[in-house]
Amino acid sequence: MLQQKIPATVITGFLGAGKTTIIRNMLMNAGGKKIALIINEFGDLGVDGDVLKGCGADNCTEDDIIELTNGCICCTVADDFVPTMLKLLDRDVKPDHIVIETSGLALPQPLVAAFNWPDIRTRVTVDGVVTVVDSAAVAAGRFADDHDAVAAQRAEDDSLDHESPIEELFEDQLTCADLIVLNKADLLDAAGIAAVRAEVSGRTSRKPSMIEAKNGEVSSLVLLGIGASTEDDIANRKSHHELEHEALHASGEDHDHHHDHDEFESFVLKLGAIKDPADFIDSLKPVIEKHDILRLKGFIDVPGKPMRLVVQAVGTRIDTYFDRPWASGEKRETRIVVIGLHDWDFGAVVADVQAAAG
Ligand SMILES: Nc1nc2c(ncn2[C@@H]2O[C@H](COP(=O)(O)OP(=O)(O)OP(=O)(O)O)[C@@H](O)[C@H]2O)c(=O)[nH]1
Repeated sequence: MLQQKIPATVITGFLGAGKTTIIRNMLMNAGGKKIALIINEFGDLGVDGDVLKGCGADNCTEDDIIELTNGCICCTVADDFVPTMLKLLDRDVKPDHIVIETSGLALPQPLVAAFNWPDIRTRVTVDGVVTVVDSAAVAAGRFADDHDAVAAQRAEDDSLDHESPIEELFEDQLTCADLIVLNKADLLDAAGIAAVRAEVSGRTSRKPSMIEAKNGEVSSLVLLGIGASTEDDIANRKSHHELEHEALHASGEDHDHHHDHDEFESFVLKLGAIKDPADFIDSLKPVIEKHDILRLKGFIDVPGKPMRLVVQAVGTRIDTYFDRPWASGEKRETRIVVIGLHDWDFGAVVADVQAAAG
């Protein structure tokens, strides 16, 4: 009898778009489906996995959450993703559905292409690629604000055929989508959302369905069960890098530009206890602005509080909430991961974040 393929949903989208939030909501409303999660993060702090383990869904236990932290999943497909997937498929109790959260800097294309590997193709299919968009960031020009600077750079240097790395990645993630979720709709009015919808449509030649969401609330009926078999269509969803590679190949030119994440950098900072988190957050905002920090997240040790405080910054929008008590035997410490563009002044960023912590 032919084995039924297990559906896998790929959740992608730029840093801080709301991927983990959508998955957390989905786990609470998955209608009894047993879900296995593969989580990939840029920056080796494992915040997303920890947040999802903390949500305690019966249909997705700690055992069902697998973290891939050896860099972006698109670059470690052969070494990391494929073996992990095969191990998951060999388990005695198979999941009903697999959900993969890519890092915010990952290209989904190489990941989807891996579903055509012989050992995987016969056992799993990509149910759909869901690209989550931070609508407020789009409205604020986050993915277009380098236009003038890049045009000026290009005018000076003919060899520059790249858009800004953020813009290029944003478009690559949209190009791969079966469903685009315009998340954080709560932060915009109707006209703002309409403008975001138009901008996002204009950035992909494909026309996937697009829905709006607030606080990552998307019905699991919509999220799981798209039935796209995306791996069969991956040749029509090429990234900028793949298209460039093909163009250079066709013109007979050498091609030594590898896809990598050299444009982005992250570091983990361990800080002491923070007595006044509100003051820390206030002091952090100008630091984020000054250094154009793209994402900052982690856990804060607040003296006298039995719970740990989660901090989540996407640009200068910063959320904090207590998620769970510090476990007995767990070392109480403040640990945060900071992600930015590689040309930042690393020493100054570290010093300024430390100074904000007091
Ligand atoms: N206002 C608002 N905030 C949201 C929404 N969805 C997510 N957030 C917040 O945005 C921040 C980032 O959300 P995450 O779900 O961690 O984003 P992510 O895409 O998983 O982030 P990375 O994995 O770091 O790329 C958190 O502080 C969330 O609470 C939304 O719809 N509205």
